[in-house]
Amino acid sequence: MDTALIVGGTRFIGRHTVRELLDHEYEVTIFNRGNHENPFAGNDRVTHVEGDRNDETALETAAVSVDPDLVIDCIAYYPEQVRAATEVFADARYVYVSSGSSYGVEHVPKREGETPLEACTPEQATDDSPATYGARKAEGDRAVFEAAERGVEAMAVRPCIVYGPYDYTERLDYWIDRVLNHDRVVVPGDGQHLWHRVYVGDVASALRIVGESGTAGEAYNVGDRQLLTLEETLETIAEVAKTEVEVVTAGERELATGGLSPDDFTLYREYPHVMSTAKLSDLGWESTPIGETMARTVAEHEESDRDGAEYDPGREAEERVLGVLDTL
Ligand SMILES: NC(=O)C1=CN([C@@H]2O[C@H](COP(=O)(O)OP(=O)(O)OC[C@H]3O[C@@H](n4cnc5c(N)ncnc54)[C@H](OP(=O)(O)O)[C@@H]3O)[C@@H](O)[C@H]2O)C=CC1
Ligand SMILES: C[C@H]1O[C@H](OP(=O)(O)OP(=O)(O)OC[C@H]2O[C@@H](n3cnc4c(=O)[nH]c(N)nc43)[C@H](O)[C@@H]2O)[C@@H](O)[C@@H](O)C1=O
Repeated sequence: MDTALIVGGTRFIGRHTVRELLDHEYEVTIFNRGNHENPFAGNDRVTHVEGDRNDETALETAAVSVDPDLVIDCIAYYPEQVRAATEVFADARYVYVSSGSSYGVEHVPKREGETPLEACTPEQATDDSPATYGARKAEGDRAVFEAAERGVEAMAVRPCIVYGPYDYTERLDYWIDRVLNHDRVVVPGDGQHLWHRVYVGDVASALRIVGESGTAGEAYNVGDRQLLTLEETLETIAEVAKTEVEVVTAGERELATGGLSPDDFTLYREYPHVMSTAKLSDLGWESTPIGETMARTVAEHEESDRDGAEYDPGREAEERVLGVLDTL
């Protein structure tokens, strides 16, 4: 049986990746600080090693004691972390969880090896603000490419917006909550905007497949095969929840009547963000049908206490907009 070590593993992407690896007969070790509940406590095929990934000695101790065949690094936000991990785990196959944010140019679609990545200055590489997130993730990609040149079997996977059970970002939860609790829901713009998303289970399978058969020094995008516009997203949520929703689109001027702007809404992006997944598909990866992923996501949302309230632009403001639109 192969052994896999996951840096992270208890929250969302890592949690689903542990499940994916267990389903494919791996012996799994999760390496984290122990600040979050371990959903695999009691599972004798999952070992927990406590440590901070910024403590290189702790990472080295884990590398020696586990001697993993495969390492999946879920929690690298700084290029230095990727450099350290590719040295410590130089004998393993190593997969870095990168991001679609690595891309620095708005091509449609964004393609690996073709669409330019964000640049990253030394100052940005150690900056801790969200503004440099994409630059830091891109520099992590370059650390993977450099490690591969030294002979390390290192790869990167770039997910777009990830959704599904246990999504602590709660972005899709906001829209699910709106559809489940209101008959009429305001969507910014004309409802046709595209921001590529990916089901978390398909990110997990991508990480395993790239770990098993990806080429060292390569990056692989991962995204749902079928993209939904924001309007279609709400309609699909309603369909799987067996309810009805009236999607009311509101442009900038209409939103302004409620003191709102399009950017007040989560998962709205004016320019399309689409990633090609052809390279990953060539490795045999497949995307789960959207009806199934949304049904699983909505079912788990209903069991959870997540409501995406932090993204709520205010129902009162939304109702003012609906009122104004009714008079037109
Ligand atoms: N959500 C999205 O839409 C997207 C996410 N990504 C990437 O996905 C990754 C996040 O995945 P996520 O779902 O959080 O993964 P996990 O499910 O692995 O959860 C995060 C894990 O990391 C552990 N952790 C956090 N800090 C440290 C540390 N310093 N040392 C050791 N362990 C640590 C946490 O446990 P503990 O706190 O106990 O240590 C937890 O187990 C990031 O790399 C992000 O860039 C990329 C594109 C899209
Ligand atoms: C525009 C852009 O948008 C998307 O990019 P993404 O990767 O999903 O970015 P995100 O904001 O979702 O970050 C992912 C997680 O990561 C945490 N997070 C970030 N920065 C640090 C950070 O520095 N430290 C910690 N601890 N957490 C952080 C952050 O809180 C969140 O939980 C893709 O569509 C993508 O394709 C795209 O193009």
